[in-house]
Amino acid sequence: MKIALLGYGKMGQIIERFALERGHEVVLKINIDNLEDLTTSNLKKADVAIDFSAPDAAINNIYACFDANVPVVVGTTGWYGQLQEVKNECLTRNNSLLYGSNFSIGVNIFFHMNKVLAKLMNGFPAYEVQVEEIHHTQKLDSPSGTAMTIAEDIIENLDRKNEWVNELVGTQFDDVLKKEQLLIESHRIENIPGTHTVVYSSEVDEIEFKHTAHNRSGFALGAVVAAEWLEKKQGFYNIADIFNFK
Ligand SMILES: NC(=O)C1=CN([C@@H]2O[C@H](COP(=O)(O)OP(=O)(O)OC[C@H]3O[C@@H](n4cnc5c(N)ncnc54)[C@H](OP(=O)(O)O)[C@@H]3O)[C@@H](O)[C@H]2O)C=CC1
Ligand SMILES: O=C(O)C1=N[C@H](C(=O)O)C[C@H](O)C1
Repeated sequence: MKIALLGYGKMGQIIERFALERGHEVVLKINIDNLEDLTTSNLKKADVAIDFSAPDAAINNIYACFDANVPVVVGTTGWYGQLQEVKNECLTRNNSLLYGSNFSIGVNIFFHMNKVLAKLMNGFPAYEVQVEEIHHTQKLDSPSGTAMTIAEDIIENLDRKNEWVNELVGTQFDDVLKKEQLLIESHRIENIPGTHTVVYSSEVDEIEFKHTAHNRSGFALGAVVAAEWLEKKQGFYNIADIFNFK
């Protein structure tokens, strides 16, 4: 498979390593300093594109792939406010896109179990729930895309919560939480690849459900596997469509 890498930073470089190991070829690498190479004719040389760029770059990169009719896997987070618009465009134009806030197997197992746990906790109203995420200090978006997925899955399954709010620890936070609001607490600490915890806490005890990424390899391998899965498909997909846990 010929791959275009849109974004060649921390993730793009590890994705390249896994892609080569799995017998693929990287035919295009786009970064901030060669954006002029992001042309339809260059993209058409690829069977699939993988975008791990920046929140304010993802939409433009996605539409460039649609123009070239190249399937695109999007790992970049921080653009989900425009998800519906991108989905409509993808389906209207018969393009292919797969996105995911987290491509690691471990986190996708975590996503599934988080929904099961949230449903169970409907029967235990004494527990308050909170989501915490910790990432490296270069991270541009807050909360993390993964924390947003976790929070939205809790809201869908736990009747006593109906919206999330985010506190980036170390910045001003004056909100008084309403009982139906779910707090996502974001921490930025040097060199942390990504840690997510759901905490259910009562007066008498606490349940912690936690995923810790030891490095970025799980995200990168997952992105290459997602590209292999998407290559010959048409439509708008989420990483959950690959795992399809019941
Ligand atoms: N879904 C998942 O599993 C995961 C998602 N991510 C997400 O992936 C994204 C990238 O993460 P990461 O690699 O750590 O970030 P980096 O900052 O290390 O890399 C991003 C790269 O994209 C480049 N870039 C900036 N603008 C553009 C553009 N318009 N077109 C192409 N490239 C561009 C940057 O260039 P320059 O350095 O010159 O600014 C940089 O090299 C983030 O949104 C992050 O949240 C990360 C890990 C896992
Ligand atoms: O920016 C990162 O590094 C990561 N971003 C993703 C997110 O926002 O959830 C996934 C992972 O946690 C690493």
